[in-house]
Amino acid sequence: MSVSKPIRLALLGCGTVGSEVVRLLHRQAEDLTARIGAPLEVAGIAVRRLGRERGDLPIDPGLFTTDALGLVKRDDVDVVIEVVGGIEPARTWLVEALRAGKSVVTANKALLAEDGAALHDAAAEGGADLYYEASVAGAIPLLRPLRESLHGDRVTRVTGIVNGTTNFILSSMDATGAGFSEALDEAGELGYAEADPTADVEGFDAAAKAAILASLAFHSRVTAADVFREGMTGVTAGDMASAKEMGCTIKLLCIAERGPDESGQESVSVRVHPAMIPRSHPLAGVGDAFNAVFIEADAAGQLMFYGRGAGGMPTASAVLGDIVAAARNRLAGTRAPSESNYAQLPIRPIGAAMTRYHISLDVAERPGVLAAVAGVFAQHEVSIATVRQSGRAEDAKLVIVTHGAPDANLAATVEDLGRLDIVRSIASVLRVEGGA
Ligand SMILES: NC(=O)c1ccc[n+]([C@@H]2O[C@H](COP(=O)([O-])OP(=O)(O)OC[C@H]3O[C@@H](n4cnc5c(N)ncnc54)[C@H](O)[C@@H]3O)[C@@H](O)[C@H]2O)c1
Ligand SMILES: N[C@@H](CCO)C(=O)O
Ligand code: NA
Repeated sequence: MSVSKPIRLALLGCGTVGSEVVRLLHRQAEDLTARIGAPLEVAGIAVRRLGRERGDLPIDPGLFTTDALGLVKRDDVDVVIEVVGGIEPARTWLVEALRAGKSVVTANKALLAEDGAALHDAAAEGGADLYYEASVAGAIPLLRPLRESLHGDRVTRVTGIVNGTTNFILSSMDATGAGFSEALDEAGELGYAEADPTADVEGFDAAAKAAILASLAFHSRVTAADVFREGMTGVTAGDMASAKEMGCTIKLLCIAERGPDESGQESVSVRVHPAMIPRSHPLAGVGDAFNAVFIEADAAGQLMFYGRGAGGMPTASAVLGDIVAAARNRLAGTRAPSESNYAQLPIRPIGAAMTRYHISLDVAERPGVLAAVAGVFAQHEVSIATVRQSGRAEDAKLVIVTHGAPDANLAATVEDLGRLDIVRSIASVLRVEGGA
């Protein structure tokens, strides 16, 4: 076997993911050399603070530096791996690297969703590789299939669970009735949560991933700002109990679809929100911090991707795969496929998305209540699928599940229901997916 000179790596960040990248590089060194045809060599590791105890890492401590930009600019660096996160200074480092023709591997979904254009443009300018498999659904090979394998097909819908932390919390709430904050603390300890877990529970992380998936699936630039986002902090134990009564559970879903809008114009709708799904739905069985993504395409039909979407080691697996790809390309003098954004489809607002609602109302129990409530649905052209009444007098409750309707009509229905004097309170409103 002939082995070329080493491919030199700059690692930016040595936290949950970064430290596992170091361990994997060490553990797999021989196999990686054989697979690539050249050894991988760490040129430096940028950290926020020197002197932190990192004795357990199999790496020369002299490689640590606090000067990330200086490391990126070094002539002896071929591949820059960014596992710090956030918009700045990560964007400055990566644009600098790409413009200089260095390959970039990043797990930074926040940056890709906020300003992926800056990175893709810099990659095109520098003729450099930009890989980001770890940014969506951790270890699951998902972006490469979208970026390469499915390029001969027409993808119409991507649906999935793409945030491990919130899936861990919702699965715990469903299985054991665990409290929200208790489950969130555990997700943090297991290395699933973002540095600021608000990004997870408020749906920002899933929305960033939805934007990346939609961009790749529909050959259009979709940013985080284009994604309708609703987090899961409002999901209560009562909602979960209500879902269980109906043979359902609640998941935080990401849904990206393409299709004609009201005027027939092909457009894209991307949303992230909690939804009730039947227990028979394949996504209902996705527990713990696992992720799962369905892709529907004209010729391929339905594809499902499942695996560990969060955690240091699974994420490092995706980072390593990208490093190998970038290193091979450098040796072969070639590049990965660049961004494909020719379609430039307009974004359809949430109001135009067809959704279904599960609405739970506390009502006064007297004659005419059902007729008054049904009247509001009819007024907004929303068809009711099922109605259940429980309790009596002060405890009377109506649970209504609708058929599909434009989300704007459903939202207006809820608003008008709140104005009825026989409705004492709207106990919960959840979207429903998958035929519940
Ligand atoms: N943890 C996961 O499961 C997971 C999965 C997929 C993607 N990601 C993404 O990977 C990236 C890293 O996530 P993480 O979980 O390892 O986070 P982390 O907070 O554990 O690690 C980030 C590290 O970057 C360091 N850092 C901050 N500013 C720096 C600077 N200026 N220079 C050098 N180092 C600096 C921090 O000290 C920290 O050690 C993020 O973009 C995250 O969204 C994480
Ligand atoms: N915080 C993210 C990490 C993986 O991207 C999650 O929980 O899914
Ligand atoms: Na992935």
